[in-house]
Amino acid sequence: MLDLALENCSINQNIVNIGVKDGKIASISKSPLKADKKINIKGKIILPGLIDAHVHFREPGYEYKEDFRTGSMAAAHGGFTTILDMPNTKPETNTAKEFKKKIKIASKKSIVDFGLHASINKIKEIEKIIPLKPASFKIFTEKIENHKISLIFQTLKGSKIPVTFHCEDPEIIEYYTSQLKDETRPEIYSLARPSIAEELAIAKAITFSHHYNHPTHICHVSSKKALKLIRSVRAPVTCEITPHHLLLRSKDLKKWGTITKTNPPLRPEKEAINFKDLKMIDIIATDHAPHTLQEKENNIWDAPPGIPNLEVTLKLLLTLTRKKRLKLARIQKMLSEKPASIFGLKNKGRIKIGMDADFVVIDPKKTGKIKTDEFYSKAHYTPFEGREYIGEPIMTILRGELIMEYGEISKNKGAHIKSKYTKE
Ligand SMILES: NC(=O)N[C@@H](CC(=O)O)C(=O)O
Ligand SMILES: [Zn+2]
Ligand SMILES: [Zn+2]
Repeated sequence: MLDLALENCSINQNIVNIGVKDGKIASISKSPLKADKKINIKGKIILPGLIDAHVHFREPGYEYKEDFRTGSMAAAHGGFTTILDMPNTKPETNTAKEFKKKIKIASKKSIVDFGLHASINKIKEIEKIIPLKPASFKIFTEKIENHKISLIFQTLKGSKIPVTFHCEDPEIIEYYTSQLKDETRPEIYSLARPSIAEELAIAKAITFSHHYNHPTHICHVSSKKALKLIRSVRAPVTCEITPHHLLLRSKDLKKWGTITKTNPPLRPEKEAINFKDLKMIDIIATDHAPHTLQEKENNIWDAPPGIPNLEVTLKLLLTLTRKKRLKLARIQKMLSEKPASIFGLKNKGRIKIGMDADFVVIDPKKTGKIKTDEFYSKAHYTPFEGREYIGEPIMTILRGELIMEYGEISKNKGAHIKSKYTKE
């Protein structure tokens, strides 16, 4: 007997019933299924559970901003069933000891499945972290010398674990920031970290990827020129865009102030990435980067960069599908299929027999306005506040268990998802 049957699902223009057993997709059939629990999906949209390759749940060390419990509840609320957490915690996730500690914390507190990106301080730690199957090794180009990046790539030879980059050139940022230091208008932040700083750092990342022929992923690409640069070379490079770099512009810094401060910064319309450029981008990732409202309301130079997005991203994208700016199939590809393949999440990202029974059920007609008082995240602010949306995730199902239903979150237990990309 099946544990769960999702009935009347519209998958690739067919109406089918999806059978779930022991957390896996056991059958997809046109005939009725016998199951302990049945959910009728008629009139709704069902997608593979979304995967967010780029979140900051701030634990350990910055739990006052977010933690694995609140961050993962926000993920479930937004239709995400798997997240990949970033290593810029305190202490950083750059040793096998810290990596194991974070697995323990997340295994206790996360209600969605999780993978972890690692960062690197001592090169010799890489060999100890690889067996723990990290989603990637993360490099901030602002903080590391070139020779050290080459040692990281050399050490990763023979492994397919990607290197992910935050690409901004520190010398350019330092110069333009020094020229603008007396400015207080938030919108100058885009000038302090100009697109050329990102392009220059991307050129470096691509060179390493090409030279070592190693899979490399560029985080939060913010400008069209940066994107064209990535696509102009033959190298195993993938990239991501955030909802804010797709939908907001540097003028929103003027309107929303430091709430929209993020690295890399929002770009002016003439430099920014538009919907038609999405075909050049592999995935959408939220870069969910919560801070306290008090921290964010500081001046443009002292407010921390980062925007929380887990609970608004799917609503914003669904609304774009209604406005014919985006196809649902692209959402599925950029938020489920591709993140799973880039980061080696073996049983995730597709509705196919044998895969984890991870789904998001959407009511395409449900309308509303983005309201931060409904957020599970500790960060109750967003530059999308008040924006009207059409289409809302109403159920999130993780390995056959309902973890969100009409905005209510259940206390479920997420599992550590290990990358399949270890030694070849
Ligand atoms: N994106 C941001 O502006 N901030 C991120 C760090 C990062 O992803 O660069 C954060 O951790 O707050
Ligand atoms: Zn970053
Ligand atoms: Zn980030």
